[in-house]
Amino acid sequence: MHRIGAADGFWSVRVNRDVRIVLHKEGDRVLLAYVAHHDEAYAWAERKRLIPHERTGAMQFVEVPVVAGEEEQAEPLLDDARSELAEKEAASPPVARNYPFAGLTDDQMLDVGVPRDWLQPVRDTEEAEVDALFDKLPQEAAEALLDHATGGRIEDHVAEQSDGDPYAHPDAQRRFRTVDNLDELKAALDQPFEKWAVFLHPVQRALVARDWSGPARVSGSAGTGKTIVALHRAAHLARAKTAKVLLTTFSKSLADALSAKCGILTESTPDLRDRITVRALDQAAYELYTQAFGQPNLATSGQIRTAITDAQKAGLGEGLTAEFLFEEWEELVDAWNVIDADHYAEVPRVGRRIRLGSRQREAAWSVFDFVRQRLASRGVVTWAALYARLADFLRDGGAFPFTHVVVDEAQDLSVAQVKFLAAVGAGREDALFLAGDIGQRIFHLPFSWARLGLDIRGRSHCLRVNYRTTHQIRAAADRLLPPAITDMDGVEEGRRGTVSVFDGPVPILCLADDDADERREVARFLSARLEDGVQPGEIGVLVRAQGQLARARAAVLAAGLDPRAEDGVRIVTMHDAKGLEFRTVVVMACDEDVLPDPARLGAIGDIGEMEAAYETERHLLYVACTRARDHLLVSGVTPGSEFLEDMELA
Ligand SMILES: Nc1ncnc2c1ncn2[C@@H]1O[C@H](COP(=O)(O)OP(=O)(O)OP(=O)(O)O)[C@@H](O)[C@H]1O
Repeated sequence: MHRIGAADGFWSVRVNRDVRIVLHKEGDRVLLAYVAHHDEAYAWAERKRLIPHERTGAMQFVEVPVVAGEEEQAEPLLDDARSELAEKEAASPPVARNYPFAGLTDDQMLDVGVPRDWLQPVRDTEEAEVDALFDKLPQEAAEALLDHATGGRIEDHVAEQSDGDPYAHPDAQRRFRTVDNLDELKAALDQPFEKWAVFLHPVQRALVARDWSGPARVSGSAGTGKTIVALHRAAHLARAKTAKVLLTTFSKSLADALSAKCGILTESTPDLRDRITVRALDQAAYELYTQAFGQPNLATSGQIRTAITDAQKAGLGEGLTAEFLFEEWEELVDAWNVIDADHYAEVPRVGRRIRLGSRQREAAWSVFDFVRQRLASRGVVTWAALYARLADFLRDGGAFPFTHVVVDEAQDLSVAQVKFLAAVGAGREDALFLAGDIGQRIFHLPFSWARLGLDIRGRSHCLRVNYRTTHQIRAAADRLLPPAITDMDGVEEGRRGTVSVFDGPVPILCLADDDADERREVARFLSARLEDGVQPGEIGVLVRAQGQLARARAAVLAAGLDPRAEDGVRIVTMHDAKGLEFRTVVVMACDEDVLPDPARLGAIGDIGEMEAAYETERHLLYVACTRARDHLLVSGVTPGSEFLEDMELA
């Protein structure tokens, strides 16, 4: 161990010829502060101090700012050169400079954790230098300043002030973990890297640990850590010995991914893991139904379509298309469990703005009645009917095997699922916690949760720090959506003010002359990323639908990779990309006649519904682009999807 020159309290520990660990020692407290190659480790420590912030009380590494003139001393300019430069500067026309923080007071900055030494350097920072500034400041201060610079309110970021243990402050907990004894240290070192990789943001931590007075929802745009919060929430709830937590989401593949992450999070606490059940919601409901009523015989959509055509053949539903009737059944009649003609006349037609006249309604209802009778005579139930029966069962006091339910990707829950969850949460304050982003709703038309009895109003919180995606990719993807989206219950999810924690290259748009040209361009892009050191398994190529998968495979092949390799490039549809993340993403085949999907829009005869479908297609592109961490290429054949223009890509 060597004391590091002028740096107060820092020591260097030699690992091998090249690598050094930087420790900070103070009394009997030892802090493992940094690991790097020799010179970099020394340079890091020489400019750092470890001190609690004077106002917030959070322990911080504070970089010593470069004082004016210091840089010049390092590379002194000759007097002649200096005066020449001064002359040139005087001759050139003045450039309007923008100092985004010039108007901030000391108090405003101290409140959000800006170290005192940095108050003036922050004010003196020009807009173009802002990114470099953030690398030097503690994260809480950088986030607050960035929000201010992009139109947000710095007051929204005022940090907790505490004079207790500076390492216990929520902002300090983003970067430090206190270990009290050797056993704990050993246990921590045995943890996989992924577990170390997540230190919760204070806002995330507060959401995880809070006692709620009813169903609660955490929202936030893609990559803001909603899944992480859901996972930690499940683990937090499972600490109680009597808890039985259902951690769930809408699809089997997402549930499998959650299960793997939950395994990592609870690896050292197997008793917590035992108290958490991870299941797709359909599967959990199926099991519950089987227990309560015996195994259900589920109707397929083929059976429904056949019943509709048979009804039409029997002369019912005059003037209405089979496609309209099927969608009406799926989105409305079955979803809302409409059982008679009166109920049908009253049910809210959100997203389906075709106003049916009374004769048309009667004609439609005769078909649905036919379908219902057919299903009943065959002893089959639809998913919606299964959920509805379970909801009634719970409302009537039926036993539910879980004390808490945590739902991820809640924006894609169906009407029937929400109704069921409302019954789960009814009368039990802390039973339901949901995570989701309505900007990523891709499977259903919007509807009101409150109307179904699931009321999260006043208990909805939005995360605003993006950990997945670079500023550049996030900003481009955000342009696809409005700055705020309000759900059907009037709860607004603001997307403005979200900040990314790192930078990267601007995303690229490639509009090719034809398929072959696109393939070549995508292959070239992929080859360049591979040369940069990106592994094939870190790349995702995403397309709108099954029909474009072949184009994606061909491009991957052209880049010299095996499109079918198990641990190779993932080639999936945008729908299947939900919940995934990759270092490099290519969103391919964004052609004019692919996105929005003309087959989907063609089946719609009504303006209102068309708008909702357009919105969903937009969401798909947003979901696809926000799977990228570092690099994004969006490609298609010219003129390209109409949505691409909104992204304003180069
Ligand atoms: N506090 C944090 N510190 C560091 N990394 C974090 C933190 N919270 C989340 N992450 C990381 O950010 C990435 C995105 O997190 P997560 O998948 O939970 O976001 P999400 O909001 O659910 O995204 P999406 O809406 O796209 O599904 C993950 O790699 C996760 O590990």
